[in-house]
Order: sequence, then C-alpha cells, then structure tokens
Amino acid sequence: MTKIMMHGCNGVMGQVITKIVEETDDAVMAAGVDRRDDGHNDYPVYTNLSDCKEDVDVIIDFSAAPAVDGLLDYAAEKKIPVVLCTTGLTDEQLKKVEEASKKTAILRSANMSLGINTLFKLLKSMTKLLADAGFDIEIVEKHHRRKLDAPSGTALALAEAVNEPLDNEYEFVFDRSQRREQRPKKEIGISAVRGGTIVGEHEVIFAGQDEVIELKHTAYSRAVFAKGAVSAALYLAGKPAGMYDMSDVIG
Ligand SMILES: NC(=O)C1=CN([C@@H]2O[C@H](COP(=O)(O)OP(=O)(O)OC[C@H]3O[C@@H](n4cnc5c(N)ncnc54)[C@H](OP(=O)(O)O)[C@@H]3O)[C@@H](O)[C@H]2O)C=CC1
Ligand SMILES: O=C(O)C1=N[C@H](C(=O)O)C[C@H](O)C1
Repeated sequence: MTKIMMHGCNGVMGQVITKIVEETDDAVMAAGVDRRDDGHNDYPVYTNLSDCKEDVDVIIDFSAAPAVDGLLDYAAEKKIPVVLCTTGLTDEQLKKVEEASKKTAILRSANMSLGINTLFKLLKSMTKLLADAGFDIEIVEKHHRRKLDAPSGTALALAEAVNEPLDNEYEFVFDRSQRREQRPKKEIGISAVRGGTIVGEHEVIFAGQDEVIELKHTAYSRAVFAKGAVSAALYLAGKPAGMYDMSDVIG
C-alpha cells in the first residue's frame, strides 16, 4: 500500500486527487498539507509541512508556486519522492528542483493527462518537417478565471517540445502589442485566454501557405490530471533520486 501526502490538499485539484485515491486499491491518503483546514478530510491535515507526523512514501503537489520552495527543502531532507504538478515556477525555482532531485526522486510535469503527453511526442516527430516547409507555429491556451499563472505550464512545455527539434532556435513571444512589423519566421507565439470555468484547452497551430494544421487537446474534467498524478505517485514511490517525467510513467 503506497502512503501519499497531498500538498495543497484543500485546493480544487487536491480534492479531486483525494477522491481518486479513495477509489485506488493500492494507495491511501496518509496526510495532507494546506494553508487552512476545516477538518472535512478523512486524513490528518497540517498547516505546516514540518508538523506532519505520518511516514509517507510519496508526496503529490498541486499547490501554488510560492509553496514549492519549502516543499523541495522538506522532501530533499526527508528523501521523500515528489510528483510536482504546480505550474508558474520561476527559473530560480526550476534550478532548485534540479538540486533537490540530486537527493530525492522528483517527477515534474505541467500536465498529467495522457492526451497532452501523447501530443508532446507527436510534436517532436512532426515539427521539423512543417517548420522547414515554412509553417508558422502558434500556441493558444484557455483556462478558468481562477488560474494564477499565464501562459499555462502546459503551453510553455508544448513550446519547448516544438522548439527542441528546431535546435531551440525559435523565440517564444507572449505579446505583440507594441510591434509594428511582420512576424519573423523563427518565433512561437503563445497566447492565453482566461474565463469562467474552462478546465484546460491547448491548441498548437501550424499555419502554412493556404493550409493550416490545428492540434487541440481539451480537458473536460480534472480527473484526467488526477489519474495521471496518482499513477505517477505509484510509479515514483521507492525510486532513486533523479528527475523523472510522465514519459517514464506512460512509456
Ligand atoms: N500538472 C498538472 O497536470 C496540473 C497542474 N495544475 C497546477 O496545480 C496548481 C494548483 O491548482 P488548483 O488546485 O486549481 O489551485 P487551488 O488554488 O484550487 O489549490 C491550491 C491549494 O494550495 C494551497 N496553498 C497555497 N499556498 C500554500 C502553501 N504555502 N502551503 C500549502 N498549501 C498552499 C491553496 O490554499 P489557498 O486557497 O489558501 O491559497 C489551495 O488550497 C496550479 O499551479 C495549477 O496550475 C492544475 C491542474 C493540472
Ligand atoms: O491551473 C490549471 O487548472 C491547469 N494548469 C496546468 C497548466 O498550467 O498547464 C495544467 C492544466 O491545463 C490545468
């Protein structure tokens, strides 16, 4: 039985994960951590990570970027693997993730869904052909009004997946409002839409001469992220220190 700690347990994703773990035979929610607690969870919840008394095999994190530094320190010191799902981390925090991964196993992914992780693979194989044929590349993402970071972590990861076969020569462009010139070839435009309750939508557009390819992923429920995160936690528990990603889980 894998014992999980949920970091950000009272958030929207934390609660969806709680339900999925309840339905999973070989996992149990041993503890939760959040900024506030009203006692409604069936497991102990701490408002301070360091107060947690339970022994856990793995931590799943869906919290907020400022909470990630403390989590990394704690996990590295206790050598507890972490499935790190929070987005909007700074470059400095990403370096800290790398440092922590020398002491414990860390699986970081901006999107835990099977669909988006399949799309990453597709993009790596198809992008160069289209870019060489003169197609321009744009990414559009849409999310709910509560979302704090923009563009989404997934949009950035998609842009990186596209840029890799292009020898990372393309520049990411987030705002063209001050520009009065044509779009250069070697850029990837990334646009963010925020509103209502949209769970998550990502579209990669290859726009060529008189033809367009649009690859679109729509998450209709947060269960797609939660199921991926729980599978990742079961995979990561007991693994040696190092960086992992969803391709290790999905194969
Ligand atoms: N990788 C993936 O597949 C996915 C990633 N995400 C990412 O996960 C994160 C959380 O998303 P979501 O659940 O919608 O957000 P929520 O705001 O609903 O949940 C975050 C929870 O973390 C809590 N929190 C904030 N700071 C701390 C802290 N210092 N210590 C402990 N808990 C803290 C929040 O408390 P409070 O409300 O008081 O601030 C809240 O309860 C976001 O970064 C989002 O982008 C989301 C979906 C999928
Ligand atoms: O905040 C969200 O909700 C989501 N965030 C992730 C991101 O930033 O890419 C993944 C998903 O799209 C939902």
